[in-house]
Amino acid sequence: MKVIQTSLPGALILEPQVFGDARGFFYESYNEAKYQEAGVDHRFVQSNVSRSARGVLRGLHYQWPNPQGKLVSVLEGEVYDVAVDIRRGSPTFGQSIGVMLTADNHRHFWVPEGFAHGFCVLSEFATFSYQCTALYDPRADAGIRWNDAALGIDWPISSPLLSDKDGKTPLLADVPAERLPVYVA
Ligand SMILES: Cc1cn([C@H]2C[C@H](O)[C@@H](COP(=O)(O)OP(=O)(O)O[C@H]3O[C@@H](C)C(=O)[C@@H](O)[C@H]3O)O2)c(=O)[nH]c1=O
Repeated sequence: MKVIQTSLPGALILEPQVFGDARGFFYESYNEAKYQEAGVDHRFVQSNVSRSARGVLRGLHYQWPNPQGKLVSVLEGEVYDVAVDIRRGSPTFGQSIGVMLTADNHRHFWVPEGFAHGFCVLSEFATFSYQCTALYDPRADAGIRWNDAALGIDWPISSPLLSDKDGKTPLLADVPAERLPVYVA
């Protein structure tokens, strides 16, 4: 497995070894020992799958309290995936990274606890798979505006299809501090 550090300490891109043969391919989508060695030393308690059409954008989402670290990948299609550090007190607060995740590059992206996360779909459809370190808690479910100018995210689409919820999310600057995750050094 190749481990690629990003500009945001803690957020990682992981490329599994892919074994191809006449039948197709095989790869380990998660291996506890290898992920621990890479620095992702967490227990995953929930797995989710979503499928979306071209132009859909889901995000930017986070949970507070009960933050979720997310190990995300794409099983069908192509997405542009984004993680934003919204941990109050973090040296990289407000900074984001974007990663292309596709069914062909098999990349996994580790989005640490306390980051907001979202993606947009660039293929006809995309099937998105992720494991979480905390259970979904609808009372703690929260979001920030996908196109908040202060975040400077260079989304590859301009007029996405959003959920009603994602059409009403606040700018990061308008979220009261106590409703943002806390940075733990
Ligand atoms: C996220 C989630 C949703 N749901 C339900 C609530 C709702 O009725 C329906 C759809 O929920 P949402 O609109 O929040 O789904 P979605 O917009 O796909 O939310 C997801 O977006 C990506 C970007 C993430 O990072 C995820 O953590 C999650 O927030 O599914 C669950 O039952 N469990 C879950 O873990």
